[in-house]
Amino acid sequence: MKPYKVLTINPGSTSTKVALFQGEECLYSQTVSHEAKELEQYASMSEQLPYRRDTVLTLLKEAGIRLEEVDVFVGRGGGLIAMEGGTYGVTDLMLEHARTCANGVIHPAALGSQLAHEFAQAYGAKAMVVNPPDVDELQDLARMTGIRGVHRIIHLHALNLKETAIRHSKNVMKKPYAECRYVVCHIGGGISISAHEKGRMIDGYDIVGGEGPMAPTRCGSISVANLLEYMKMNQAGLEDVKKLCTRTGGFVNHMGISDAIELTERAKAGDRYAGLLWDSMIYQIEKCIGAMAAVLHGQVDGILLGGGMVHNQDLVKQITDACSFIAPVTAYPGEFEMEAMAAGAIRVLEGEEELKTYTGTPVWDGFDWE
Ligand SMILES: Nc1ncnc2c1ncn2[C@@H]1O[C@H](COP(=O)(O)OP(=O)(O)OP(=O)(O)O)[C@@H](O)[C@H]1O
Ligand SMILES: CCCC(=O)O
Repeated sequence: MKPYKVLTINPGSTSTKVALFQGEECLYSQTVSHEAKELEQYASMSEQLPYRRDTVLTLLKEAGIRLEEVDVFVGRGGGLIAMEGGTYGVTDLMLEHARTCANGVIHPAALGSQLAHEFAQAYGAKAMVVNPPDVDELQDLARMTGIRGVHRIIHLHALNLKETAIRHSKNVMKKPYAECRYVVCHIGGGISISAHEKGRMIDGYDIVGGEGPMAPTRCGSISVANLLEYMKMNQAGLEDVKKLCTRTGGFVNHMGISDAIELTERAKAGDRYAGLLWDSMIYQIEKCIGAMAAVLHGQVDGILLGGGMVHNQDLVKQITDACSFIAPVTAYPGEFEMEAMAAGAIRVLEGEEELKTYTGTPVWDGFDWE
């Protein structure tokens, strides 16, 4: 079978990652860092597009990569209306929604589909996105809240969570993902905890909306009473609260840093505040894992840990000590996001999975009695 060439593009807040794959083999991988000042000059996310495209293009040309040979350009999607997991073709509707961040979440991931499209147009190839953060496969039980007409929504690291689950199923369980039940966690700058059953992510936390454990840059779940009191005492408005949920909460709020390495060094040097903050974040992760295990009625094949902080042995040990009564804990430090994008496209090219079409209508739109 022809080993397809796939170029993957992952735009982040401070960097753009690019990688070229031939089949599963990574031929080239590079991260371009962007100075905050460089990005600040753009009034909207979409205005960054030419700058990001040209930076990547220059880099690829310098590396002698022949883009004419690429079969598919894959971008990390974002800004989209809630959709099922899978690999999607980039369409005009998807581009329109990505440009306007139609789901209301302003995140550079929304540039992924636009970059993939521009490259695909220029080099006569296909453009796709794989498992964007907008994937919503919640079971109905997970959607209800105690306020009529207010439904739970979800945003998490779907790309890495699903790839971790797919790889663990293939390499460890020797069964398809669709036959396994997992609690899968991404423990990085943001922390996503999710329950997977029969190949679907049936519950998890809205980490853009302030749910789940605290994280290096995110406040995580706090009570409504705590929040109202905080807003009153600090004269904080809606924008301040939104920032606490994604940028200024967690370690940043307590210590002014988001780096777990520095936090744990401070703790080791005897800073009890830093030590308790670290342990409390891990404690909150463990509680969320327990909740997701209950969602799966305790029938869990594995607890899978991915993300940058999983490089930390103490974090893995604490979670293993607390949660291995549920199921074996396996650590996958770092992330498989670039590999996940390539693998998603290749599954489609090789006919293992169907290419999905983005409809732009939410995958779920209220209960039928509403
Ligand atoms: N070797 C390491 N040991 C301990 N912590 C680490 C190590 N490497 C990275 N981290 C921590 O992981 C966190 C970043 O994780 P990661 O790289 O997954 O985040 P990100 O890609 O910036 O954001 P996100 O994961 O939310 O997309 C930082 O707090 C960093 O200090
Ligand atoms: C929701 C996953 C992307 C992010 O918020 O970091």
